[in-house]
Amino acid sequence: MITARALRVRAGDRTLLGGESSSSSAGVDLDVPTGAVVGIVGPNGSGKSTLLRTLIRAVPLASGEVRVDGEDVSRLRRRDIARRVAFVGQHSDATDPTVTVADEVALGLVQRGPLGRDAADRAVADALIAMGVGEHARSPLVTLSGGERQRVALARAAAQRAPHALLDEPTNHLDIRHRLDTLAMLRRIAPTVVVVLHDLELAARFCDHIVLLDAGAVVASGPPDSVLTPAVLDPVYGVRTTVHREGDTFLFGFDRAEAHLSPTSTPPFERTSP
Ligand SMILES: Nc1ncnc2c1ncn2[C@@H]1O[C@H](COP(=O)(O)OP(=O)(O)OP(=O)(O)O)[C@@H](O)[C@H]1O
Repeated sequence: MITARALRVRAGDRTLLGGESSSSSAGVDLDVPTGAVVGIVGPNGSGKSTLLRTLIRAVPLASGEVRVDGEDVSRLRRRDIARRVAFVGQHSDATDPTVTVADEVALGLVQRGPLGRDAADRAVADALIAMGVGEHARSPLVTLSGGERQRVALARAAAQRAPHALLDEPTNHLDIRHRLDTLAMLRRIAPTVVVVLHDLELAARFCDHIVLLDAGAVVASGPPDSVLTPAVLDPVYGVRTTVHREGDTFLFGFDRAEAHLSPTSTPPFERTSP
């Protein structure tokens, strides 16, 4: 279980998390129950990555507290945080041509303490196969495509066998089938998952609970059908949303709100410089 209370992050005189308005002055709260998949959604720059990174103390807090299974992360050593929480960020910075895919995934085993050679090899192979990149085990990581590298990063997190995983846009580089496969396998990465997603249909389908951020504040939090509604989404994204539901599947339609308000206005990206 992860709990965050009254989180506030600042950079200079700007509040990145915790909101500027008096209604959000208490900061950001987050509750991630054991066994849940919690999705964090919101527009670009709303603070999703910042929130995720505060949970592993990768971003300094101006105020507030994060606990993982009751332990205050500000009092844990880095190694102890990594034993409890696997983290997959947005960017892969692999540049060393001698590092193979298997080497990369084996880094996830470091947190687990000593394993015998056979057990370590099997753990790496299992994690790669689970993420659908088993055939690349001996390839240099730098030769893989963006989507393949993304799945290797998830395999490394799975190999870590931490009780919690934090995943920042894990479907970013993936084609639609791999998006579906990856999200269906979230619980094989860790029993409890916090995942940043832009795709609201996938968030609705795969998350038990959704947290919607806007300008560094939580504007809605709850089950998908209570958060992913036109009344909640439209003011946050500046669009007109339609939601059609078929069983567990949500289908969204979006239209730019301004287009309805001012049909003759030109979108900014179509304007030409004088
Ligand atoms: N170290 C920093 N110093 C100053 N500003 C920062 C810093 N890190 C993030 N920001 C700003 O904080 C805001 C939130 O950034 P963050 O990356 O959390 O947003 P996000 O919701 O994950 O965005 P995206 O959907 O584009 O990935 C952005 O405006 C960003 O420019």
